[in-house]
Amino acid sequence: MKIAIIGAGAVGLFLAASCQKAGQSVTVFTRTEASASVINKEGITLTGRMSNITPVEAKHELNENETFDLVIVAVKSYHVSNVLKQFKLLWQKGCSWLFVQNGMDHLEELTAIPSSVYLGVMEYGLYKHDHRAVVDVRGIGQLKMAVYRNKQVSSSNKEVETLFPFSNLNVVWMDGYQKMLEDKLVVNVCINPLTAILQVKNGELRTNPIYQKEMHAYFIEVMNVLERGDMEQMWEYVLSVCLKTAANESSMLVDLKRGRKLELDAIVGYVLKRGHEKRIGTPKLTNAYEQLVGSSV
Ligand SMILES: NC(=O)C1=CN([C@@H]2O[C@H](COP(=O)(O)OP(=O)(O)OC[C@H]3O[C@@H](n4cnc5c(N)ncnc54)[C@H](OP(=O)(O)O)[C@@H]3O)[C@@H](O)[C@H]2O)C=CC1
Ligand SMILES: CC(C)(CO)C(=O)C(=O)O
Repeated sequence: MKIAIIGAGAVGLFLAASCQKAGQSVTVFTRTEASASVINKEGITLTGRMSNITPVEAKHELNENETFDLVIVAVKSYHVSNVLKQFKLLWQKGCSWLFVQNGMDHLEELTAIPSSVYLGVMEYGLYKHDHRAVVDVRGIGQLKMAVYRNKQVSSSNKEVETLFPFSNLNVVWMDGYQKMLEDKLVVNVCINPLTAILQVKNGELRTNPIYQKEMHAYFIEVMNVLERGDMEQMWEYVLSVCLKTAANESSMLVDLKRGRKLELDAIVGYVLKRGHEKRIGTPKLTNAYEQLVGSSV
């Protein structure tokens, strides 16, 4: 199976190494020539909870005649729109697409793709070292997957599963994408902005009672806006992700430290917008948004 992975960040490199190790033919598309050359020279190194070096092909540009069975888009949500334009050549070639972004903002962009589209949520804690193709696997959770739109003859999950070479990851197929993404949104609203504001690892939100109380206040607001009743179950879920990714710095904290744009609109901004439409107050999240928006480039 030929797989294109767009984005050589923490998630893209991790998935590229995992697919290549599972015996697939992987090409990683990078934003710069320099990143492609590092991967071609050094391969992808996983450290921490997984440890291996995998040779993977990387390119900076798509060749007109190339085609793939599966295209995995592993860029930040605010880059999805650009990537879709840049890789439009692949739209009509019948490739299946998998998007693994946090947040809910990118969904509208996906309606234009004429072939099958799948969504994934990563509950792994992954940290990419700057300027190197090295990813520290700091937390192992699940990779949840769901069908967004299926153009295959059958949409049975069993058949769809065979499309994805992730036998070495903990993949769980979900019945619907909406709840899957919303559940992850709750997790990211609780973990990402607070770890960025406090500059702490995910695990500290669980072990420090003062931080946990603050996180619970964020949790109540997002659950109210999403009109979710499964409070106990979801709070357990949030705490379980804090535990599984305890040693990780959230992607928002990493971006903040590196002076990169934060995925603030896709995560907190989305909840503020829904809250505003429904006239449901979100004072804590509004305050978090305002604190962080100033630090976002
Ligand atoms: N890291 C984690 O632990 C987790 C992350 N996620 C989510 O996964 C998604 C990806 O996150 P993550 O891997 O951490 O992000 P990173 O910022 O580490 O990686 C994104 C990569 O995409 C590249 N990119 C941007 N635009 C293009 C383009 N047009 N063509 C090719 N490459 C491009 C960037 O290049 P450049 O660096 O050159 O700008 C960067 O290397 C996010 O939505 C995140 O929220 C979900 C769960 C866990
Ligand atoms: C799962 C978690 C919270 C891991 O840090 C994440 O999604 C992120 O950092 O964006």
